[in-house]
Amino acid sequence: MSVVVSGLRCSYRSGDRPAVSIDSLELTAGPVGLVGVNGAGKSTLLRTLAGARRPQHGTVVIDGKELYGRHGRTAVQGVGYMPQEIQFPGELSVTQVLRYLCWLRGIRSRAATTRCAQVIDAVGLIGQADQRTRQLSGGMRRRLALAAALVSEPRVLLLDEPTTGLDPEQRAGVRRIVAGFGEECLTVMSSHVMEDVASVTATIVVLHEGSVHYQGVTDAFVAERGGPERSPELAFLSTIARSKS
Ligand SMILES: Nc1ncnc2c1ncn2[C@@H]1O[C@H](COP(=O)(O)OP(=O)(O)OP(=O)(O)O)[C@@H](O)[C@H]1O
Repeated sequence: MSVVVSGLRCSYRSGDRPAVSIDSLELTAGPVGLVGVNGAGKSTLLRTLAGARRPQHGTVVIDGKELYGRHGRTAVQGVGYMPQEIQFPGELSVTQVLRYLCWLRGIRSRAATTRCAQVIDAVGLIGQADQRTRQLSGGMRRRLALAAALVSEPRVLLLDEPTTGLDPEQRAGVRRIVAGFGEECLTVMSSHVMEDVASVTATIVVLHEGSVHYQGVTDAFVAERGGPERSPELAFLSTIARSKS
C-alpha cells in the first residue's frame, strides 16, 4: 500500500495562497499521524487524498494508480474516508446507511450483511443498529462515520479527527481500531490529540501552513523533541516553533 503525492497545490479560491502545497510526500508505513495547528491543511489534504477534491496542480498516486487520472475510479475504490463532518439521511437506520454504502460499492448482499455486522460491532454501535440516524448522539454519529469508512474493507483508510467528540472509552476503542487496521491497510489519521497520535501511529507528518515540516517515526519524534518527559504535546509544539523561526 502506498500513497505518493507530487507537486500538490490545493486552493479554494484562485489567487489565494494554496491551502496545501506539498512538493513530495510518500506514505507507506502506517498508521500515519497527520498533525498541525488549526488551518494547517490537514482536512484539505485528506479530502484530496480521498478523491473528494481535485487539486489545481499535482498528482496523487494510490497503489500505482493516479487518483485524478484515467484509473481514478479504481484507485478510489480502495479508499475509505471519514470526513470531519458528515450528514446521514435522518430517516435511515444505522444498518440501512451502511447497506446502502455497500450497494454503492458493489458489495453483494450476503457479504454486505456480514460486513455491516462486523463494522457495527467494531465501532460499538450494536445497540443502535436499528436506530434512525437522526436519533444518534454526536459521538455515535462519529462512530457511524468511522463504520462507513471501514465498510468497504479499504486498503487506504483516511480518518479526519476520528476521536473528536468521543468519550474516553470510545476514544480508546477508536485507537484500538486504528492500531489493528494498521496491519491490514495504510491508515492516515489526523488529530489534535497528540496522545492519540503518539499511542497508535508508527510515523508522523507535521503540516504547517499547508506544507510538510516534519515526517518521521513517531517514537523518534517524541523522543527527540518531547523533552525529558517525552511529551508528544511538547514534541509537536517544538516542531511548530521551529517551523515559524
Ligand atoms: N471550504 C473552504 N473554503 C475556503 N477556504 C477553506 C475551505 N476549507 C478550508 N479552507 C482554508 O484552507 C486552509 C486549510 O484548512 P483545513 O480545514 O484544511 O485545515 P485543518 O488543518 O484541517 O484545520 P483544523 O485543524 O481547524 O480542522 C485554511 O486557511 C482554511 O481557512
